[in-house]
Amino acid sequence: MSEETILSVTDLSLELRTENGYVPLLQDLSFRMEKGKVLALVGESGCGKSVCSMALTKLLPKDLFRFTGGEVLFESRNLLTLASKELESVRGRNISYVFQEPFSSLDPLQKIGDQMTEGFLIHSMGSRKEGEEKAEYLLSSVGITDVKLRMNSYPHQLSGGILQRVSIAAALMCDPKLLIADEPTSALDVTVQAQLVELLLKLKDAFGLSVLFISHDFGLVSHIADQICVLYAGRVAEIGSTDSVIESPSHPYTRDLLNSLPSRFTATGAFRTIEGRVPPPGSYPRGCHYQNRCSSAFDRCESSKPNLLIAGSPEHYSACYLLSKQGENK
Ligand SMILES: Nc1ncnc2c1ncn2[C@@H]1O[C@H](COP(=O)(O)OP(=O)(O)OP(=O)(O)O)[C@@H](O)[C@H]1O
Repeated sequence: MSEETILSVTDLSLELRTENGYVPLLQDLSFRMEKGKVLALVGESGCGKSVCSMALTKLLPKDLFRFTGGEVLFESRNLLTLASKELESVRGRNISYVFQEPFSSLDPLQKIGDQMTEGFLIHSMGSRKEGEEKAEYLLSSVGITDVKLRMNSYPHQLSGGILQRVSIAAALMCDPKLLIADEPTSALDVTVQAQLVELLLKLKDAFGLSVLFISHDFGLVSHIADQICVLYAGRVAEIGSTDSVIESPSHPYTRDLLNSLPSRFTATGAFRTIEGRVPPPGSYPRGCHYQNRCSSAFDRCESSKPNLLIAGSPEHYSACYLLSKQGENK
């Protein structure tokens, strides 16, 4: 693991318990995150983005999910095999989360100030007074005014946009190195979304954070991510630098996602949606998971799953047999 790498995920595989037994959900996911950079996990709803993000620190319910392989190296320790005490000290302290719904991560019965200092005290980061001072500092860093008043407020007294700022401030209380933001702006209106994205970028630089940003919105991530990892039905379809993936998408799924962006409406104004739906776990096809929706699929796509192959520029990979077919035709 190089010094510049903060998180390295290799062949992460996970199954979901269903009425018919365990079925694959994540299959052989591999990606690497650089310190101080933003990696975006992109894909339609149901592709496995949230499950992947929660799997990284084993936040998933044990009675529903089981790991079947792979490793998650964070600062050279495999989080999947850490003792639960050690893992708890990583979670919330070194790696923290911001979720889509601020209401779901904040306790409705506890004042904001108390919630913010709780994790700080649990992780023995300092005294209560120091925790309160830090909470006030972070609340003002995320652009909240009347900080003392907000510290004494309950979540229901604040708007969605303010609450998401509070969640971000709370996530920074223990000086995390990695922030996992799961669709942090999608429950908010467009103006507030833009402000929060700007804020996240500022905080990333100010606090030296690495950010795993989860989104189904290619347009949004193209502004903020250094790297993009496109997931499709539990597998990595394509991964590479943002410029490379957006300017030279190699996987048909990435191309279809990009073509369905409103900014790429056709001249007639038609909206090019992708036909069909993401297959749920238990219904993944035997070969490439995208074959049923892919206009370029051929025989081989039905029989086996393509692995990631180099797609042009360095560090740009795509899991599509078209790449090897093109190679053969050269
Ligand atoms: N607790 C659960 N019980 C049953 N199925 C689940 C559970 N959590 C996730 N799944 C299934 O796993 C698949 C991946 O879900 P996940 O939430 O990770 O997708 P996602 O890409 O994050 O989608 P979204 O953008 O809608 O959040 C989906 O088919 C989902 O229905």
